[in-house]
Amino acid sequence: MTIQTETKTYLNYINGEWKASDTGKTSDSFNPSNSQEILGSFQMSSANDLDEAVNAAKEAQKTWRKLSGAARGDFLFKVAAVLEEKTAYVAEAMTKEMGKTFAEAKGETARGIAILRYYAGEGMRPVGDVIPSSDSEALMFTNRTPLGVVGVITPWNFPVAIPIWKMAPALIYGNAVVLKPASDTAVTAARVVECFHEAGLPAGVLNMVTGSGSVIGQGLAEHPGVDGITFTGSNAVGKQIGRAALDRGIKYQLEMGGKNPVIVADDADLDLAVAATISGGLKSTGQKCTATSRVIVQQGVYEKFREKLLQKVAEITVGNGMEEGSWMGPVASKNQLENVLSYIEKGKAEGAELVHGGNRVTSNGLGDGYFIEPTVFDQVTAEMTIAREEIFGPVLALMKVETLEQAIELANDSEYGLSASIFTTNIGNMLEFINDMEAGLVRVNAESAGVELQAPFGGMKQSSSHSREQGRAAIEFFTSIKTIFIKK
Ligand SMILES: NC(=O)C1=CN([C@@H]2O[C@H](COP(=O)(O)OP(=O)(O)OC[C@H]3O[C@@H](n4cnc5c(N)ncnc54)[C@H](OP(=O)(O)O)[C@@H]3O)[C@@H](O)[C@H]2O)C=CC1
Ligand SMILES: O=C(O)CCC(=O)C(=O)O
Repeated sequence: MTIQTETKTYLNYINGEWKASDTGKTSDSFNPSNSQEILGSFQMSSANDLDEAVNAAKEAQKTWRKLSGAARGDFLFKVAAVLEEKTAYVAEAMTKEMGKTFAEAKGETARGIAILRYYAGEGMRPVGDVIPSSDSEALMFTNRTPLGVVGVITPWNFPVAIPIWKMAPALIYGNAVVLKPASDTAVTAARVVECFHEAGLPAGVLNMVTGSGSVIGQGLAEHPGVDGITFTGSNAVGKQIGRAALDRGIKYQLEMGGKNPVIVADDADLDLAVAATISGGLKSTGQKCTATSRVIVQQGVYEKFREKLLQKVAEITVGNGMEEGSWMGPVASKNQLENVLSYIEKGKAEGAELVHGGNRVTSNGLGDGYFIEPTVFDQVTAEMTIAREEIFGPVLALMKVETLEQAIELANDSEYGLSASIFTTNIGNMLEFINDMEAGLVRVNAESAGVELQAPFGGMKQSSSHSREQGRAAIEFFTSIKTIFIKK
């Protein structure tokens, strides 16, 4: 029996108003902890709805860009205050739509608030350089100009932090935004946008249109009124968006997958390495682009590390993220469930040794949810599918090496290069890893996930389009440099 805990139908947000789509069609948002439970429904929009949003953004941007950075920052401070008040309301939607535990969802919401405040402050920080001109009577300097209308396409795995870390810099630098959130977390996105509305953001500066990726997402990338597009999600879709943006000659930014390694050296603090492998690999049920996936361990500590890891993994409690005792929630959707289970089957078929988990969890009333046991494979080799493809689920692959050089070579043997960690107490090992690791984030004695909002974030190789998000790096994408020369 389907339980409707809330019957609210969430609307698009266009030109400062909540509007139903002209299609008249909606889709339901289901709880992955109990697929019989519907959290709400959202608009399945059309190209007309998108046109309306882009036109509103275009018009609003003309005035928005003329405000001072401080004035735009004031709006972001207000949004942060509203989101802070609504933390439980937003975090509850997140847990009920994509499954991460309520504690993690509240943590992510707090991160969203901190990001808003960081970029609010950015409105007051210096911009540009004065460059000596070869003409002694001239003044030459650079300034930054916004792109115009920015399309923001976001995934379901960080449904608050990712939209905010794209929208907040877009807005502070004077752009208007059209957001297309992931369908799996459209209700959470609507609750975030409510905060911008309540904070009194001028009409049209931020718009949200929900609906299918192929209609609204692709439509946004191809829309003649959109001047830049920022995306986080799968590689396949990212590449399509990149191609559409390139065809139109607009700026694009893609953050995509990872196959992130952790190296455990012979001299590592094993308890620390075990705790970080579990946190980095299994928090959020492994559904982070920065999640630890390959665990590369030097042979001298392999057995000991494996034993300690398995002991701790066995203590993990799987359950509904709204319940206190749950350490790990479900995966986000039926698609995710099927995908992760199929990778587990491939791991077994290709000869990896399943040493923990590997099954769907249906006991203790979890049968209607998409729960999977935390899973550990041993004897994983470089050519196996589970060592090469992004699984995006609670699966760790243990790989044994003799030397640190072999460990780094294996860690680099991936088409991805997002995040990588090493656990070692030897400064030489640390430096070798920092120098030779092909990843946008290299972390020493710390888990592979958990980026800091004030630092650049992005990957090498197939993990990104080689730009960086967050911190001051965001200005590079969301603005263009203008070089100004003034002669008296
Ligand atoms: N790097 C990361 O952080 C993430 C990686 N992934 C990886 O991708 C896999 C699939 O996840 P999934 O949610 O399907 O990721 P997608 O890349 O399909 O979705 C990400 C966003 O793109 C939209 N989208 C989908 N198709 C198109 C399209 N043709 N044109 C433009 N936008 C589109 C989606 O909308 P809609 O939701 O309506 O389909 C969503 O808003 C995961 O298993 C994981 O491996 C997924 C999410 C985040
Ligand atoms: O590790 C993090 O905090 C961020 C992860 C992320 O950006 C992602 O999964 O898309």
